[in-house]
Amino acid sequence: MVELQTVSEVGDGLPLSFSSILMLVLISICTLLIVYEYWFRNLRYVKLGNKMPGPRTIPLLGNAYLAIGQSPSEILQLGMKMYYELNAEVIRLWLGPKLIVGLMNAQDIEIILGSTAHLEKSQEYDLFQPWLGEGLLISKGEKWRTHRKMIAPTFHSSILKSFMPVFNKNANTLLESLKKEEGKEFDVHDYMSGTTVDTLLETAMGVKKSDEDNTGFEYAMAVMKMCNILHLRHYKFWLRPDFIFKFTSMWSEQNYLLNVIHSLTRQVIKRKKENYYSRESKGEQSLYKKALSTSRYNEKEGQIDETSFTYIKDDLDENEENDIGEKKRLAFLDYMIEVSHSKGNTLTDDEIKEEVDTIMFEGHDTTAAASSFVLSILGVHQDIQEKVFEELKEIFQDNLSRPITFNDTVQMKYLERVILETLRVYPPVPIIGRVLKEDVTLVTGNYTVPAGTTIVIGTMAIHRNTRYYPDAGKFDPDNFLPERCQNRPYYAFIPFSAGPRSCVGRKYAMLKLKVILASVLRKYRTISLLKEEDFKLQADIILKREEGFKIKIEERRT
Ligand code: HEM
Repeated sequence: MVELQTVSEVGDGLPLSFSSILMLVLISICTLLIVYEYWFRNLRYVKLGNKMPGPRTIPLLGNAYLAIGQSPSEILQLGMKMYYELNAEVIRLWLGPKLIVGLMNAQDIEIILGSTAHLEKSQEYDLFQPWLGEGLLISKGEKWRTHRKMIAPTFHSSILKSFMPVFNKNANTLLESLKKEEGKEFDVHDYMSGTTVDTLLETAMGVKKSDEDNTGFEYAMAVMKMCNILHLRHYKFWLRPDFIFKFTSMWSEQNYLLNVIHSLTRQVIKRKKENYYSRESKGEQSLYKKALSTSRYNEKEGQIDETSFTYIKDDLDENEENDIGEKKRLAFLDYMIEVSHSKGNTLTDDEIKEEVDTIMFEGHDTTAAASSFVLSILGVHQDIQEKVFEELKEIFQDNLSRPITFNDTVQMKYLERVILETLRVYPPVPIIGRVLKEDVTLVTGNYTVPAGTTIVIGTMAIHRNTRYYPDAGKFDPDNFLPERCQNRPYYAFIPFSAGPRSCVGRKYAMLKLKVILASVLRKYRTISLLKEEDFKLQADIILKREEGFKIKIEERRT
């Protein structure tokens, strides 16, 4: 009779049972794992990484097990808990064999963000590729450098000032649509998103929107859902490889959302190009040449003091590339299209689309979150909201509904401090990632972080570091009084990142935030039914409140 269990014979001809083979395989695997673990732990990269404090690791997975079964808000809580428990300004994590180092000290952050040697984004940004292509946020090397030089000046103060009428118009449209929510509890983020997209379209993109057009809201919702998918893939790391992701339902959802998003950007570029060709066929002077001969800003109140535009020390002003003098005064998309048609230029249609997608994303979701956080937090701190209102009354006197001028925004000093404090406690971009191309020695612990490491800069963690903000948990706009700012390292406040790869749109964002918030707050009082400690934060690509930005609004009777 044939013995079923016998599948092989070795050496002296002794038969091996199936269980023996299984045992042999298991022993071989264990031996291999032990050898691998021994080899891995003795790599220079790993030895250097393990010198830094961090949570307990397990073989193969490292700390990746911490993410299993966690929701986005739990991930954020876990990260902050780890930060407080380890009480360290440098924390290392192992995602399998991948070393991730989190920095919470301003001097260490300056070493990374302040240098031109560490400009490359971490691998996590690659997931944006199907959406943003190689736009400014994720591009590398020479492409990033030339595009940054081209794009940064299109957000110069002189151009931003010309956007004031559009900011005002869209703020009024927002007030109109908020009327139906008076007295009810509602999610203000929906409104902020739609308005922000529409404003971007009419300013940076320079396209007119018809009244019945609902593209802003539809686009904003698609972006929000796309961010949820990308974020899920960030921390559910097993979904990162495309060959696995393609087998999930999220793959078809992503394709649908990308179609909504890209349809809008394609439509915007098409309309701009038609405009360009129509001007050309009529023999009109190019916008670029026109801009050289005229000043775009023509506010009644006369000369503007350029220096008053700087709300805080700002490295955009220090970058030579932004110092465009009186030249090149064109808004973003006008300039990109003019450049693509000028002689010797190699800006392709695809490249324009990537940059439009990037500006539309970076420019809307961040600003919508920031304004929603301000309105929520002021709903909690009524005393601070009253001070904002007092300042607005002083500026607008007996006409609280007149259009806001650029000079008015310069006088909104207290509102500005409220916005900055909100960006400190609730930074819309909670994490910035870079990959090291060379070893770096940190100030903290004199640790050497090896090349290849992913650096994670937790803006929220540095903004809540008691070394820089002694009462870090307290919402206090006076943290941004000039004397307090002077006593703090520049890199301790980085909502817009900092250094050569910082946000190109920060001045746009601050100006737009002031106009939109002043418009809402001079008309309405906002009320939050939740206390600040009950806000559940959700670590997304952009920081959000898990329960939505729920507030009530009441019209002010003055
Ligand atoms: C409150 C509003 C905003 C916040 C908090 C913010 C924050 C940031 C941060 C932290 C970065 C660096 C991201 C990283 O390295 O991962 C960044 C980059 C960028 N932001 Fe903003 N941003 C805001 C508004 C805007 C606006 C309004 C625009 C354009 C209209 C814009 C355009 C960009 C672009 C193009 C980049 C990539 C720059 C580069 O890599 O060279 N942002 N932003």
